[in-house]
Amino acid sequence: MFASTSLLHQRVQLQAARVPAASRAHRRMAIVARGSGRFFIGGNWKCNGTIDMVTQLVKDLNAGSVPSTVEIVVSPTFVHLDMVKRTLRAPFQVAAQDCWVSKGGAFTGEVSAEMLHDFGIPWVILGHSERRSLCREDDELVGMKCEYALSQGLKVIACIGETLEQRESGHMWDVIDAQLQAIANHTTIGNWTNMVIAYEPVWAIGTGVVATPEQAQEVHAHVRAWVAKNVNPEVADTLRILYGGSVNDQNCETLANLEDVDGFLVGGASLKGPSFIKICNSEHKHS
Ligand SMILES: O=C[C@H](O)COP(=O)(O)O
Repeated sequence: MFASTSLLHQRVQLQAARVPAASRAHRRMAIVARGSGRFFIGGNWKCNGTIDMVTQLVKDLNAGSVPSTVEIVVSPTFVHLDMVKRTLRAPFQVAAQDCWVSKGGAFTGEVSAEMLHDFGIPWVILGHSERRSLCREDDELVGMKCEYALSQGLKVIACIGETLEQRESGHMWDVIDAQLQAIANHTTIGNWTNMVIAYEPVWAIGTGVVATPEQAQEVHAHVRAWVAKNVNPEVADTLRILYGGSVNDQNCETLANLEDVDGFLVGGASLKGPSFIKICNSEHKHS
């Protein structure tokens, strides 16, 4: 089900109007020209999985048919990461769900970016709202993590998003802008091609309440306009902005068709092979 429609935020419209946006088709051609998939699907398995369950999930994914134009990255727990990397076929890639903020050393329980790189793990999710809220990761720490992971050759899925309280109290844009600013402060212009931004409204994560197409498009357009204004217009044109929050095989096609939605970060539905494969095919139907 979709959440109730909100009014479009005037500031977003004004900002978006000021920045000449490339059309979706043009943007996607530019993304493909630089060698990336034009649409991006992430599967965040969170703290789930037994050996048997992960083995079956990998089997289901390997049996699925996915378009070559879509970049697909699944993110198992650290203990399952190497097993999944070794058994999952191309084009599926893998991501870690987090990493340490600097070079490894005396940091009990942590896994460093250089270790992930050494294991051939190409991607890492950083700043997920569960880490922000449960592990008290603030904007600055997330920015620093992005900087270090990128410096070690990892590609980053950087997560942003507001809570329901922040949205309803009118602080949503300040929250999102601060999250983006912290990431931008720690990222060189050249490194933005190694990063995707995942917009995940906290109130939509794991709740079954997905953002309406209007809500998702509104924030995605805002993020692109913010990056165009505060980072670089070319970076904004080819930045892949993912939506996350209760995406499933029923609502994915509507969301995939939105102008500024360049993919998804999927939680619960990524644990079901056939559903996830359907989501991987959601954009293809519109091309
Ligand atoms: O990283 C994924 C998001 O937290 C979304 O999770 P969900 O699809 O279970 O709502």
